[in-house]
Amino acid sequence: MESGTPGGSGPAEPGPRLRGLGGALQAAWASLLSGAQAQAQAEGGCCAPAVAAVLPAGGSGERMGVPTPKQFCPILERPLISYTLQALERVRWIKDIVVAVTGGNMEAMKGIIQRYQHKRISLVEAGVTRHRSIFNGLKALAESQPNSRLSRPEVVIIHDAVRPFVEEDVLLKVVTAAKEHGAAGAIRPLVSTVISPSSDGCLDHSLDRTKHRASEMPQAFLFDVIYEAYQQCSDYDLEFGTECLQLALKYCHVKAKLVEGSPDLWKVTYKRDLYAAESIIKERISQQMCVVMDTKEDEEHVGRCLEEMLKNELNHVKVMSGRDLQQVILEQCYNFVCVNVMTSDFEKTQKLLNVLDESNLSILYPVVVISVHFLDNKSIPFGRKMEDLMQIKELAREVKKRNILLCGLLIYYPQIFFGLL
Ligand SMILES: Nc1ccn([C@@H]2O[C@H](COP(=O)(O)OP(=O)(O)OP(=O)(O)O)[C@@H](O)[C@H]2O)c(=O)n1
Ligand SMILES: O=P(O)(O)OC[C@@H](O)[C@@H](O)[C@@H](O)CO
Repeated sequence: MESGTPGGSGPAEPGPRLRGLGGALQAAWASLLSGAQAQAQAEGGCCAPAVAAVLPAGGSGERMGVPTPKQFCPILERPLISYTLQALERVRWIKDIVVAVTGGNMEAMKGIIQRYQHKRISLVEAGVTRHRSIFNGLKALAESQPNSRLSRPEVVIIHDAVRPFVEEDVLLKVVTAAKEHGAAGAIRPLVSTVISPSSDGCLDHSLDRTKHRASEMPQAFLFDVIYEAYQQCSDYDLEFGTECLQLALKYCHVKAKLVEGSPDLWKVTYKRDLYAAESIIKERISQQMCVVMDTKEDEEHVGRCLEEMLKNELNHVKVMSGRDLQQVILEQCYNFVCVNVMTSDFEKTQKLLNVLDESNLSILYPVVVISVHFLDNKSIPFGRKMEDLMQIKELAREVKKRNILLCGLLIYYPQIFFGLL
C-alpha cells in the first residue's frame, strides 16, 4: 500500500448531519444504528456504524481516447475525480475515503487533494485491473499500516472515481441495505436491449429488458463480506470480472439488495460523457448559493430566514461567515448573497469580492454576487442610504471586467422595499 497522504482532517463527526435529510432517510439512518447505538446517539453520544469508501481510480481511460486518464480529465478546469471526492466529502458519516491510483499518478492525485483541500482521503497503489485496485483499497482498510489513520469499517462503499454525480440519499440507501443484507448496489433500467450473439456473429437470442437491470455504483458491503470475497477471488475473476456484487454472491453466498438509483449515477466512459458531465455541473452550479454573513445575532436571524427561502428554490444553499470564505471558494460555489444588516457600507461585500478575485474562480464561470442590505427605516433616512448604496454601480462596473456580476438589493423594513439598485 502506498503510504498515502491522508487528507488531513480527522474522522468525520459520528453519524450524519440528519438536518436536511428527508424523514425517510433519517429513518433509514436510525435503522442502521443498533439499539444501543441509537440510544447512545439519541443521548448525543456514540456514532453510527463506521463507514468507509473505496474509489478505484487507477484506470487508463482507453475508451475516452485521450492521453489523460479520464478521472484526471478537466471539467471547468477541475479534474473529474475532484468532483467525485467533493460529492463523497459532503457525506460526513463516511469516515475515510481510500483512492486507488497508479504510482505514476500518485503525485498528481496528491496535488489535487492539496489544491482542493480534500479531506479524509488516503491513497493506495492501484492494481492492473479494477478488481485488483478495489482489493488494494480494502487491504488498506483491513490491515492497519504504520503512519496510517485507517481502521477497519463495519460497512464499505465501493464507488467508481468517474461517477461524480452521487448523492447522499443513494449512499445511505445502499449502506442501510448492506447492513441488513450484507451487500447492496445501485441499479438503473436498461436503455438498450441486451442480446446474446452466436459464434457466427448472428443473433442467438435477446434478453427480456423488463427482467434485467444495469448495475451501477455506488455499492456497499459489510466489510467482512467483501473482503472475504476478494481474498477467495480467483485470478480469473480478479483479471476479467467487472461486478463486485457477483463476487459477494459467488464467494460468500450473499445476495445483494438492489437499490434503484437516479439517472445521474452513470459512469464517465466516452468523450461525450465529459461534455454531458460539464453540462450537468454547470446546471448544478447554477443551483448552488452561498449566503455570506457575520454571526452577529441580527445577521444570524436574517441569514437563516434567507436560507430557508432560498432552500425552497435551490438545491444547495450554504450559509457561512465571512471568515470561512476560502472553503467556499474551494467548493467552487459561483453564486453569493452577502448579507448586510443595518448598514449600507460595502466592507463585507468588498472583502468577498477580493477573495473571489484572488481565487481566480471567475475565470471558469461567471460569478454572481448579490449585496443585500437590510435597513430599518426608523433609524436611517431612506434618501441618505440610497445615496450610499448607489456606489455599488461603480463597484459593479469594476468587477464586471473580471467576470463577476455584482448587484445590490435594499430591503427597507418594517415597510418592505425591494428595490434593485
Ligand atoms: N486497473 C484499473 C482499471 C480501472 N479502475 C477504475 O475503475 C473505474 C471504472 O472503470 P472504467 O470505467 O473501465 O475505467 P478505465 O479502465 O479507465 O476505462 P477504459 O476501460 O476505457 O480504459 C474507473 O474509476 C477506473 O479508474 C481502476 O481503479 N483500476
Ligand atoms: O466495466 P468497467 O471497468 O467499464 O466499469 C465498471 C462497471 O462495470 C461497474 O462500475 C458497474 O457495472 C457496477 O459493477
